[in-house]
Amino acid sequence: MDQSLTLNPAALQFQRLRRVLFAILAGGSAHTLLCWISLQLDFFRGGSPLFYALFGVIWVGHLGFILFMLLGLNRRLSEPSMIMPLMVWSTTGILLTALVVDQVRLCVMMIFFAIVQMGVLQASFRQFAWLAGYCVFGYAVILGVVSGYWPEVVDLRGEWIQWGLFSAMVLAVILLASEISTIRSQLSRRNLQLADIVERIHDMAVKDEMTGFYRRRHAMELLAKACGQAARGAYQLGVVYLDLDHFKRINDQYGHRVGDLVLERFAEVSRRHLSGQDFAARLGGEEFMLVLPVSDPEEASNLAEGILLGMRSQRFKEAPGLSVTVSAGLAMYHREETPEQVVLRADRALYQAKESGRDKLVVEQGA
Ligand SMILES: Nc1nc2c(ncn2[C@@H]2O[C@H](COP(=O)(O)OP(=O)(O)OP(=O)(O)O)[C@@H](O)[C@H]2O)c(=O)[nH]1
Repeated sequence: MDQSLTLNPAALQFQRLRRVLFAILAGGSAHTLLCWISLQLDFFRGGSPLFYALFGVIWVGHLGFILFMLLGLNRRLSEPSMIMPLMVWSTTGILLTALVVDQVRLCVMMIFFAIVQMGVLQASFRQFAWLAGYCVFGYAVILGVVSGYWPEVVDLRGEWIQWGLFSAMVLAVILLASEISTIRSQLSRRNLQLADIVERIHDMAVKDEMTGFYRRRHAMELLAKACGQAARGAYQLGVVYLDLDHFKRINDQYGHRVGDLVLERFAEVSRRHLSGQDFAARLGGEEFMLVLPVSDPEEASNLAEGILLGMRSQRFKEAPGLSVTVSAGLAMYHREETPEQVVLRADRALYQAKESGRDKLVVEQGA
């Protein structure tokens, strides 16, 4: 799975930094070592002064990339992995040294394949093609410069044959790299689709389709967590049990379709009153539960009253004469009770609301 889909931003940044560090330390060191050996063998035209000046510049550039990432400045870029600038910079580094190591020029240019491998999981075909063109063209320019300024040190025919072979290998490697890159993009797309499907399946498992509220089982799990928080003193917890009044009569009189519309409208009205950590659940046909982390019982009863009031004023164009009321029972969670017990107390309060004429909220007093 494309890890950028699953990692948090800090972990993703750490992973990018690790990749760049590895590429620079491994690739940069191999390049430096190869040229240092050339220097020892007297293959490095310009000798030690040029070697130290050139690698000083190259390593300042490398460390600049690392510092840029350590400071997190790459996050502001459209491509935070900075793979293309890094590959262009590294290619420039080998082109510069290829200018001064006549006997091992091809060896130095071969480092380009390690550079390409660095971007194989990230760069596109267009980027690879651009980089390959830059490298092959740069190599040709170097041969032109060397044969112009130091004709005595080059076997021109041999150098161009090597250049031709190198170019053919670059073409093959670039095609392969872009193929891998295409497969990676397809995998990323599939993973996105898969993540979307998993999310939808999860939603279907825990949420009621009609109202979008949680189903009973998941709601009870969330309630248990909320009770734990309330027991630790994070907040007071109000549990409201609600039931639409005479819902059977609505179905009988206006039909099930209107009954469904009433349920949807109830969800809509409730949602307007819920905020923050509040959540709602559909426990059964026309039975609902609200779980309300609040600072005092009054806040919970005001919220429930608001929903009752909101439902009372609803009108339905599909059933012009219809007026819907809701009964509710509120119980505040006590530290020593279980989630089931507080729900039971809210249910008892609801029963009292029904018994005493409906369309009202009854607040359950005491445990
Ligand atoms: N339209 C519709 N009706 C449903 C749905 N789920 C349950 N019902 C109906 O809801 C009605 C519930 O009726 P009762 O439990 O008798 O309650 P009531 O008529 O609301 O009476 P009180 O609760 O005492 O006010 C039943 O007729 C169920 O068929 C649903 O998803 N859509």
